[in-house]
Amino acid sequence: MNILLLGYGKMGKLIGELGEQRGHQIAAKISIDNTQDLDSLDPKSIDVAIDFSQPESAISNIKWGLERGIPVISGTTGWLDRWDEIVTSVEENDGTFFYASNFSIGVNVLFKVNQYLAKLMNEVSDYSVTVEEIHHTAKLDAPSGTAITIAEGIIENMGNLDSWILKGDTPALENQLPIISKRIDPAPGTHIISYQSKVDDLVLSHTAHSREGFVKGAILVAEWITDKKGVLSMNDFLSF
Ligand SMILES: NC(=O)C1=CN([C@@H]2O[C@H](COP(=O)(O)OP(=O)(O)OC[C@H]3O[C@@H](n4cnc5c(N)ncnc54)[C@H](OP(=O)(O)O)[C@@H]3O)[C@@H](O)[C@H]2O)C=CC1
Ligand SMILES: O=C(O)C1=N[C@H](C(=O)O)C[C@H](O)C1
Repeated sequence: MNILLLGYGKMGKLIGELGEQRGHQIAAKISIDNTQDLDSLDPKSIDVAIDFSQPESAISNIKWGLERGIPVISGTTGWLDRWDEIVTSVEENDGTFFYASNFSIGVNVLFKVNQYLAKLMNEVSDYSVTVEEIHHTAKLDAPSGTAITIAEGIIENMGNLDSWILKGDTPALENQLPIISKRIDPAPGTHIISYQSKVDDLVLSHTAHSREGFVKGAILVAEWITDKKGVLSMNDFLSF
């Protein structure tokens, strides 16, 4: 496969390395310094574009691919307030778009267990719930995209919560789920869901030991997606 890397930072570089190890070619490596190189590419020669860039650049990267008939996979976080624009672009271009806030298989299992646990905890009283995420200090967005997905999985299953709040100076209201964001090097990504009562704590967590799980997940999705259409997610890929 011929892969276009939109974003060539920590993730883009590792995806390029693993992609080549698996016999794929890298059509181009686009970072903030060489976005103009996109103009010289022949879209027909690109099988898939993988976007791990930055919140401000993800939208234009994704649209660039969709408008040229290239399937686009994005793992960039922090831009989902503009999700509808991308869905419209997929529809207008009869395109293919895959998004995951986290490409690690382990985290996607955690997402499912998190939803089930929230459903059970909704039936019992006296527990308060918090989500904590720990990442390296170069991370631009907070809370992490993964923490937001976890929070949404809790909120949709717990009757007493209707939104999340990034824990800071403003205390959480009763209907708000607090998310604690910590930035500590070199943490590749830790997510902790804690239910606490006076008598006990119930904790669910996932710790990435490196970026390998995210990278492998993104490459496997790239190999899977070429004959698919529409807006797709890890639920489609894993058949969950
Ligand atoms: N879904 C998942 O599983 C995961 C998601 N992520 C997310 O992926 C994103 C990237 O993470 P990471 O690689 O660690 O970040 P980095 O900061 O290491 O890399 C981001 C890259 O994007 C480039 N970039 C900036 N603007 C543009 C643009 N207009 N077009 C193309 N590229 C651009 C930067 O270029 P330059 O180097 O020139 O500044 C840089 O190379 C983040 O949003 C992060 O949260 C990360 C890990 C896993
Ligand atoms: O920026 C990162 O590094 C990561 N970002 C994703 C997120 O925001 O959830 C996924 C992973 O945790 C690493």
